[in-house]
Amino acid sequence: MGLIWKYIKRYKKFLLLNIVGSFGFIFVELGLPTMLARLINGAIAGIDRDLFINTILIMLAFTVVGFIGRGVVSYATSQLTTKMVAEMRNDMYHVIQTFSHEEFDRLGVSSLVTRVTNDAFVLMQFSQMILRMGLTTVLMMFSSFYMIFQTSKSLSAVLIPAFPVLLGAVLIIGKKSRPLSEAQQSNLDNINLILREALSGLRVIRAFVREKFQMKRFAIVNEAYSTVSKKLFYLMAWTQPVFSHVINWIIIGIIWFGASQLEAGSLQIGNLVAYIEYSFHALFSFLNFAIVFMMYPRAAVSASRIQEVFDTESSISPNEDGIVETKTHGYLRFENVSFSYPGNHDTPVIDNVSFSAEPGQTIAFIGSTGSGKSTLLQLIPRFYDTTEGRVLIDGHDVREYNLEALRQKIGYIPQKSLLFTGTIADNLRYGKWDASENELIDASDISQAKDFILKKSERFEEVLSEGGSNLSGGQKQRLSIARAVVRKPDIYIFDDSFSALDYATDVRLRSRLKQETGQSTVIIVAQRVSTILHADKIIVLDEGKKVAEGTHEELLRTSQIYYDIASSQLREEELA
Ligand SMILES: Nc1ncnc2c1ncn2[C@@H]1O[C@H](COP(=O)(O)OP(=O)(O)OP(=O)(O)O)[C@@H](O)[C@H]1O
Repeated sequence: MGLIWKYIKRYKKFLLLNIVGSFGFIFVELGLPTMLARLINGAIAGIDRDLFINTILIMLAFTVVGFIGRGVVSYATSQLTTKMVAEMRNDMYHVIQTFSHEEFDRLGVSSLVTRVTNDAFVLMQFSQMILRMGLTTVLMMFSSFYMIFQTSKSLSAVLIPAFPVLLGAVLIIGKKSRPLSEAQQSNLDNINLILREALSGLRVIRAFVREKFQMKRFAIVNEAYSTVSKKLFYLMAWTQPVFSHVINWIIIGIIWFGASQLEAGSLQIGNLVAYIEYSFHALFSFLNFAIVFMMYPRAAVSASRIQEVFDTESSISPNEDGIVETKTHGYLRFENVSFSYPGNHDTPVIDNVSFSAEPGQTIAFIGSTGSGKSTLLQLIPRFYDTTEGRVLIDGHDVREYNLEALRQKIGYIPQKSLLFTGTIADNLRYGKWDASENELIDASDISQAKDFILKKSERFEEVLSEGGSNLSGGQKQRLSIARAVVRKPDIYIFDDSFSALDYATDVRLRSRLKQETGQSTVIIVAQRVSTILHADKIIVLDEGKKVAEGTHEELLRTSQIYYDIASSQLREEELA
């Protein structure tokens, strides 16, 4: 619960308000029975009119103070818990943003979503319970015990033995509910995972008529969640009636023994009434304490899942004090680079690759699918770090750079175009947040996106739906190219980013890009040989190894793999 306390203590003002309100409330709740006893023993029994009116007035004042105390507790609690969870979510978002792909692979995107949404919500509910009931409950319990002993020690012999029994029951329930809570949260992760997959892959599911299969997958994880939840809720649901039942038995016992003491004249009727009130308070405070205690394992599970996010250090350090400025711009070198994905150290995906590129040059990578082309590109902006060897930009190892400054040098166009909810202009400004309208027009003109943007009714202010789903594949690709162009980076990385374009657009776009990227370094991965034909250098990858390097003409003569790829795509005369 250190996590909750860490956040709660940031709001000392509201915490103090909560404590003051709780004290006020307790004072009133226990003051009222005392006044009641005075009323019954003195005012009603002795028909003392003045005492009667005074006591009634004091009781009214107590009621008002109690009402204000409750109000203050509720206000402070709502303020504190909502602010605390909002801040916790922001902090988690901030930490998650620093994760490298390795941490995303390990924790899982769906699980991260559940942690930020549901787990944080569980902590908010639990903190509300603690702040609303926790303090008042403990204060009430101790104060009630004090009043109980003050009023009648002999009657307490009936009450006290019940507490160890109740406490034992609470501990057993708490122990049983922890594994159920853990299973419940991990089943919720699974629901999220299946749902995300099903919704994002809706078209494929429909095209292959796999709705029933997906429905079954969903039903299985949903059933697993509800089975565990049922067990947990049964456990919780039985607690309250059983406790209330035990409490009623105790009260009946108190009345039984109290009546005989009344008869013997050793107890006054008003004191017996107050005693029963105090006992109710003590027992129900204990019941509330039990409820908070039983919620604890669930909250502890959520807290540990959130804490795991905070404790996860990104394997890619942001290196805030790293290099920001360089003398040159766009020099790229791979020195004996090898890379294996985390957990797969025996099988390098990139195996001892070296090459260099200079400003103004276009370097292209080609190779069969799975040969490691995209992986190699991801080492440049440090989505992953090399396992062996170095990647150098402008003479410095990429790990020496301030991560933000390093990525500012790069315009990355991913294989799968990714756009965000918002306008076209918003999306382009991901490349350069303060880009002027003219810069956006220029970039979209170069990337051959201007024409279709201008045909939209709102032009650059046209709103894109989630993932840009209201655009065609080629339009999305052109926008993601424009987003990189607007940045005017030192190094462009095109990861098979022309695949969705028709031949004519591809040619126009590359010719405009050639003018634009004049002094930048361009790294291209392409499946189409025609896209990389004029590259200054083409590197052929095979199973992560560099097997050939040269111009198109040179490779046609020296590399069988390249010749095979080229001959499957080009006409005879182009191969000559
Ligand atoms: N996140 C990952 N974790 C583990 N292995 C991965 C991961 N991403 C890719 N791989 C593996 O690395 C190898 C190279 O993949 P990569 O995507 O770099 O190939 P590629 O040459 O770009 O292929 P394509 O032309 O099909 O895009 C493949 O065997 C792939 O299964």
